[in-house]
Amino acid sequence: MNREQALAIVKLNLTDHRYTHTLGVVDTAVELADRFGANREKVELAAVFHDYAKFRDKEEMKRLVEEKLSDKSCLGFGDELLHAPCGAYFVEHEVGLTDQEILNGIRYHTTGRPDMTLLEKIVFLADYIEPGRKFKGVEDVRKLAKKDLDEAIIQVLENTIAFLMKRRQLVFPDTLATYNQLITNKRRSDISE
Ligand SMILES: Nc1ncnc2c1ncn2[C@@H]1O[C@H](COP(=O)(O)OP(=O)(O)O)[C@@H](O)[C@H]1O
Repeated sequence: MNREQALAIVKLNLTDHRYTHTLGVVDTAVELADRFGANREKVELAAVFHDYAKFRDKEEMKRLVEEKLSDKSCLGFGDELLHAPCGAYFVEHEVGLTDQEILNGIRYHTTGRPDMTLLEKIVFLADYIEPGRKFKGVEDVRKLAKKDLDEAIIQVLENTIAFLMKRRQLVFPDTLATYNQLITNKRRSDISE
């Protein structure tokens, strides 16, 4: 499947605003793929489909997680997390993409996870820094993304966790685990330098 075919499918499932966001994520993700040496075609498809399930019925998605997904950990952390794992499922079963690397890029784009692959990191970061994003701190992350992928992701995680905590919202445990892992790796590499 090429970019145009994928975009045509996605467009039918999104609002204009979300579709514009998606185009921003695709451009940003491809740029990051070239910068950090990831597979351009796979990154591009994961970016195109990352929000495929954004507007699906929440109750339908909860049922899907309960009945079909082996990982049920997103239940109980707010409805906003559902679209990522459910999106991966729908993209596999409705669109027919079976590449697990691409599906994992969709699955983990909101929360991150420890041991993210390069593709997963790129989609996660591109979702945060695409040109349509205006939130406080995004410019600092864009600068970090020019040179160090992990540093940029640590900053996204710090911002997101602080944002959620300020509002007394739940923080998905794997997001904290991702932060802890990247900080630990960074300390190790600082010591060995
Ligand atoms: N790691 C997380 N743990 C818990 N909730 C989260 C996490 N990340 C995001 N959320 C919740 O999901 C909402 C939407 O997140 P996201 O899909 O990244 O945003 P957007 O709709 O801007 O693409 C956030 O506003 C927040 O309420």
